[in-house]
Amino acid sequence: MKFVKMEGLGNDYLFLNCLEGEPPELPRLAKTLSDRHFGVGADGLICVKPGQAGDFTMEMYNADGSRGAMCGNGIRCLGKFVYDSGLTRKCCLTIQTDAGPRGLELSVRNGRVAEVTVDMGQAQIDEEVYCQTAAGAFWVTPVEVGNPHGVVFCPEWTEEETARVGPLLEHCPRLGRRRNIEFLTVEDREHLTVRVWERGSGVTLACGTGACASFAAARRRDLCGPKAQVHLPGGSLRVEERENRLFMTGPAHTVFRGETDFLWHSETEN
Ligand SMILES: N[C@H](CCC[C@H](N)C(=O)O)C(=O)O
Repeated sequence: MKFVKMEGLGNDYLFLNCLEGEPPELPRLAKTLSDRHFGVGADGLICVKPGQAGDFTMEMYNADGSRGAMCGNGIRCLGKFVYDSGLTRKCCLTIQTDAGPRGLELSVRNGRVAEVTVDMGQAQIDEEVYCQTAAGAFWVTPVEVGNPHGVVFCPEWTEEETARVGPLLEHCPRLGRRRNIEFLTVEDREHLTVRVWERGSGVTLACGTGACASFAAARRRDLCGPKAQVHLPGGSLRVEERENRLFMTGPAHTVFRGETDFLWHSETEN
């Protein structure tokens, strides 16, 4: 089975061309191949399928095999995947996701996609929730950008704290459902710094939907302007609000093309 390893700001995914069929047990395949020791290693798996209501369909799985409704870094990589592999020559695409259609604008340089702008739609922001955890109490702003997020405003935040507090807030019953958790430091009106604990993948170097959720939460408090750079450990994204819709722009890279003759181990082996 052929795959393409791609990444957006170090948030890395395995891409399968499923335009003419798909392997069985995708959740289990995602979990197995995402493992960084026993598999290829990735934050998850993305299947490119034919578009019913759009040019293509994105079916995304986190590293634990759970389904993700939308993936900001992943959809930018999908735009690059389909253009660079000649599956389309269009630079404006509509991609069907579990969260609905998303518009992509591809920036092409030397015949390859260098950068992608995604119409992320409108963010839904709810009232802050007070979450008490074993690591302390936090005010969390629930934000929906096609998938669920919880944004925590903090003066500064470390990777260690992300790994310690993120899973506790992910499962905080007061947040209603498992959420991706962002720890947001507002540097100024044009610069946000974000660390992410991703539902289903853990600490990642970047999260496109999380960057947009953080931007939306900062906008709601008028802590940033209509355009901002969101700085994540893996790099920066540009997020802009136009007519109440969010637009995210950032890079996408192809790391390598591979093939796996992965056969299911018998249940007795693991
Ligand atoms: N873990 C997320 C999906 C991936 C989101 C992230 N990688 C992005 O770039 O938006 C979820 O289960 O909702």
